[in-house]
Amino acid sequence: MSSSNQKVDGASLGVDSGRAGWIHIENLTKEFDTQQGHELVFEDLNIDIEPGTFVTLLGKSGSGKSTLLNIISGVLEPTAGQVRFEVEGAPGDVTLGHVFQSPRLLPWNTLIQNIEYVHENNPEYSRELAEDYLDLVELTEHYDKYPTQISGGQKQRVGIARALSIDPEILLMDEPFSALDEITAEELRTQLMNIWKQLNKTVFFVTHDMTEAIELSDRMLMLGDGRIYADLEVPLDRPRRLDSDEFLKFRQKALDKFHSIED
Ligand SMILES: Nc1ncnc2c1ncn2[C@@H]1O[C@H](COP(=O)(O)OP(=O)(O)OP(=O)(O)O)[C@@H](O)[C@H]1O
Repeated sequence: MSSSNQKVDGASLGVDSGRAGWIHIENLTKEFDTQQGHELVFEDLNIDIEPGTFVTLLGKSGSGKSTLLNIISGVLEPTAGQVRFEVEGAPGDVTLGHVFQSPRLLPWNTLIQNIEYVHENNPEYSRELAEDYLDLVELTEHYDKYPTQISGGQKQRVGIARALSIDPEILLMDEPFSALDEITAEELRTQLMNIWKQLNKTVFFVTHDMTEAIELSDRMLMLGDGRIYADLEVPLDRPRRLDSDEFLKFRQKALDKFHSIED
């Protein structure tokens, strides 16, 4: 897979508004009621995420990353506080795109049909628009294949294309590359960076992989002990070389921070 894409850029994607969204997390608290009583996951989180930024959320297992993502996406209700969105540049409702760990493609549909499926209530949606998004993730040769005929990395690219095809101002990504082998995951990270540079999107990306977080993000949030205990800007130019001195030095600093709270 090459890392550049000449055929489609943000400006030529017919449905792409070029707008990004704010995420305002305000006084957010979540507790679950369990048989053992109330379990507090986090308390009074306050985070503002600027339009067009790439933010990663890190935390140890059980720290509440999925819970926070699920509240942002509206799947879970908070116990207190709220998440507000704002669209940059023009008023209107925000659209959220989701990329999951597993792309959840419909096996009886071709790749094009998997994109068209999410637009079935829009009579103006055309095959050409769906093709644009498969072109964006470099699946031009594979429009009419079925999910069983493509690799795991290609399936996840369809998942990304499908999420982008609804023209979201905010893209929520839940460990999207963690089930892939490292070489494929690295290809997809490079491709995601290229797409993110072409399209103006706010990305909120959950990962447990520090190297991935530093490679991709502008800002890293670390969740643990019921709070955001670290909020680090990544001070590295892009593209980032994982073996550069600056990268390795910053990684060590971030790892020290990551391990600075008790389990
Ligand atoms: N529906 C639920 N009912 C009760 N407790 C829950 C529920 N969902 C999550 N929890 C608890 O909330 C805490 C945070 O879970 P969450 O899945 O958000 O963590 P995580 O950081 O995403 O973990 P991982 O990295 O392992 O996926 C855990 O202690 C978990 O047991």
